[in-house]
Amino acid sequence: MNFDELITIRRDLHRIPELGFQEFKTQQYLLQYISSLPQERLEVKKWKTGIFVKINGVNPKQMIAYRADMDGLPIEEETGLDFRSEHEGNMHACGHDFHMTIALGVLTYFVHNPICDDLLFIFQPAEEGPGGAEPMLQSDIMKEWNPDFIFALHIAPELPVGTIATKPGLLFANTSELFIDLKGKGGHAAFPHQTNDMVVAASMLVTQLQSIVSRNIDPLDSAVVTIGKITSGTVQNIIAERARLEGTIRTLSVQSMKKVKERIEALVKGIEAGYQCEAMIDYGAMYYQVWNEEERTREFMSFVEKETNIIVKQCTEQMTGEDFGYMLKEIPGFMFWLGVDSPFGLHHAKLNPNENAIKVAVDLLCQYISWKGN
Ligand SMILES: CC(=O)N[C@@H](CCC[C@H](N)C(=O)O)C(=O)O
Repeated sequence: MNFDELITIRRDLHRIPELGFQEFKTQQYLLQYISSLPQERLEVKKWKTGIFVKINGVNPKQMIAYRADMDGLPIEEETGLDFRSEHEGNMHACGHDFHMTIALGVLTYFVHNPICDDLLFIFQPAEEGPGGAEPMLQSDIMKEWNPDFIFALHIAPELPVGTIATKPGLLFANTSELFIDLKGKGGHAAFPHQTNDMVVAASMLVTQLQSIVSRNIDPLDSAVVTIGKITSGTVQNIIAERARLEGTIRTLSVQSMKKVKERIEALVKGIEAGYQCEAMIDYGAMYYQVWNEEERTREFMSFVEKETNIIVKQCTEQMTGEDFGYMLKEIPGFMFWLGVDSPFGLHHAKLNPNENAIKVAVDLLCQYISWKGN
């Protein structure tokens, strides 16, 4: 497979971003490509909108798994690229088009150059939510194939092409989504005393939530409470009966997640009492931290340093979340950042990763897997 073909694939995938568990076109596209490869060593199984692809090794002693996530985000793309999203309101703004393309490039290489060990490629839906890794891990297919070792990458816009970064131990935070619905009493804007205004209650709650990290969490144990979306009201002269806050919680430790949630619940109770309203909290999808197994991570970092021209950096942990953490909880392995050099970061409408990073990643992974699996 040549690099131009991979670029075409990446652009095709970039045009059709789909949200979690709706990756129908994406799945179809991947299946079509995989069916064009020589089939002798391949076993392909669909799982919801995801796919498992096994390449049978020549003399297997273990199974090495590689995971790529598939879903896009509900963001209106603003890159102005020729191959920008054709799905209005959705965009591959977290690099999953890169992740899938790289997986296809590596898969293609090993179909033509089989190694001793079995390889398992996992195309996983719904990483951005509600989370595909945990149910995929519990699937009969995963239980049957039961890989011995697993790894994955994530694009890093802030790193130059030709650079990767990772670390042994904690890499990504524990996360929980957060949805809070408030219900008060609406009415005419001119008669506020006859209402319980949920715009005011929601605004107060957003402000109070900011005190959790600054006042309830040990400063040496980081946490984040972000409200990314507020919806409320209908027109400018009606007092809103309802408001909805949508956000996310991130913590480095499992204990702090519990603490943050206790504080949110206490503050929400206070808002209910103070603004005479009803509140409902829903924590949505929760992701377990990404914990890189120490030995394999160090071995990988030293392999990259000694055997390739790629610069490998030891990074610090980040407050990003990844449901790949569930896979790493059960199967030893690691995740690393791949430099893609974009001035706009992850989840930005102008994210435009440098496509040269695809070749860097495919070459690296082919080299590393050949070394591990022979
Ligand atoms: C790498 C990355 O950006 N991952 C997402 C995962 C989102 C998890 C969930 N939907 C949440 O918002 O908590 C991230 O936002 O870190």
